[in-house]
Amino acid sequence: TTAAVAGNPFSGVALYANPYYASEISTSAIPSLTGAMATKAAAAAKVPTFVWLDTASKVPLMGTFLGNIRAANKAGASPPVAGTFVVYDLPDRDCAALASNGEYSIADNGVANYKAYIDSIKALLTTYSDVKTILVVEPDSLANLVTNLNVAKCANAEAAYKECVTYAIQQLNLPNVSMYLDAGHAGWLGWAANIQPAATLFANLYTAAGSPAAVRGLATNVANYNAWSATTCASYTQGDSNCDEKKYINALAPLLAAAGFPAHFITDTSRNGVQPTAQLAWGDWCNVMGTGFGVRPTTNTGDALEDAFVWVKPGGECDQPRILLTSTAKGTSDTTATRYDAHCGLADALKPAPEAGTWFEAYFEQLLTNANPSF
Ligand SMILES: O=[N+]([O-])c1ccc(O[C@@H]2O[C@H](CO)[C@@H](O[C@@H]3O[C@H](CO)[C@@H](O[C@@H]4O[C@H](CO)[C@@H](O)[C@H](O)[C@H]4O)[C@H](O)[C@H]3O)[C@H](O)[C@H]2O)cc1
Ligand SMILES: [Mg+2]
Repeated sequence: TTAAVAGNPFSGVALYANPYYASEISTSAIPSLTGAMATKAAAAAKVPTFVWLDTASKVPLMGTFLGNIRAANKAGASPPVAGTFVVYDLPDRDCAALASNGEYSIADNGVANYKAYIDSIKALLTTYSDVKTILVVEPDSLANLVTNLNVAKCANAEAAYKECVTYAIQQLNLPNVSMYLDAGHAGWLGWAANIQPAATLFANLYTAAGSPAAVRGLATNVANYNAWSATTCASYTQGDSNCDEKKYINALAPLLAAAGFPAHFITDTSRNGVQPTAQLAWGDWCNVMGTGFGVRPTTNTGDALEDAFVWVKPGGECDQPRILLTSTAKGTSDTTATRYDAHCGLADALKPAPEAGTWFEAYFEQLLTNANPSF
């Protein structure tokens, strides 16, 4: 075990293994696997992954899990167990993607609905004030405000995103909570043209919100595939000296500090086990072929800025939020689907991909087969 590092919320805790993800594996994967693959799948089910609160209807599940964690800790779990969740329900969510993916829309009372969603999360975190909880806040949201204000949906969502994220970090600023704002990844905000605007956006939002003590820093590479530390920069990173997540956070941290945001970081390693990836372009983000599970969650990062490597994206879930939609949404590779996202039909995307909200078994098996370290 590593010595407790002051302020690192991952020090001295064990992370909760998400039963929702484990049940997906036991019901959707293991029955179709035998021998070594079945054994590997069972092992993957035990790896702690973040629980995505991608609809308000998932919030009660957070209560169940916080109750489980309290019980484990009262039964003497040592080190004590901490919960890990993703806050992910902005109105007009994922604004640069080709299909709207959230349940809330700005035009339809979305900001008020979002605030009620945050209030319901706050109520649980207050009830379970004895349970340490780590939150990733709104994947893709602020990153889209850095690079995609040219997309009408993002421009129209800018004020709402800032209001909602500010509300979230102020309301969830609780003594048992640590928050990491999503900061895209090296291939998104690491570019010379993007990194200072990104630092300015994050720092301004953080300080304007009153520099909430519970905001520990930023989360990177969520639902993406980048190396933490590449031996050589992959060809597809050409032009971006920050070609991996270690370079990205070490370039970003001083810019944030200079603007009043002393940030630490976590990085999603759930799907970065194979380097370089088979991406044909660095911007290809949907169900990329050839990827594998990466380094298991740990605080042994070798970098004082990096609190932990974590599995935020539960590998095997198709690349779009898990919400019930009347029509198929991005993630499906069915070009006839009413809301098909071209990124999921690219040559480097595994096809046929299922529709929104379903388990992608072939993808899970790909990750399992290519896992590095192997199961
Ligand atoms: O050399 N140059 O001169 C030069 C000039 C300009 C350049 O432009 C940069 O090019 C980058 C691509 O290389 C772009 O990065 C991509 O941006 C997309 C959103 O627009 C992201 O997509 C999201 O991905 C999420 C998961 O990560 C999904 O959950 C989410 O649904 C999905 O929407 C991609 O990851 C991310 O890789 C930058 O914006 C862009 O500024 C680059 C070089
Ligand atoms: Mg996404």
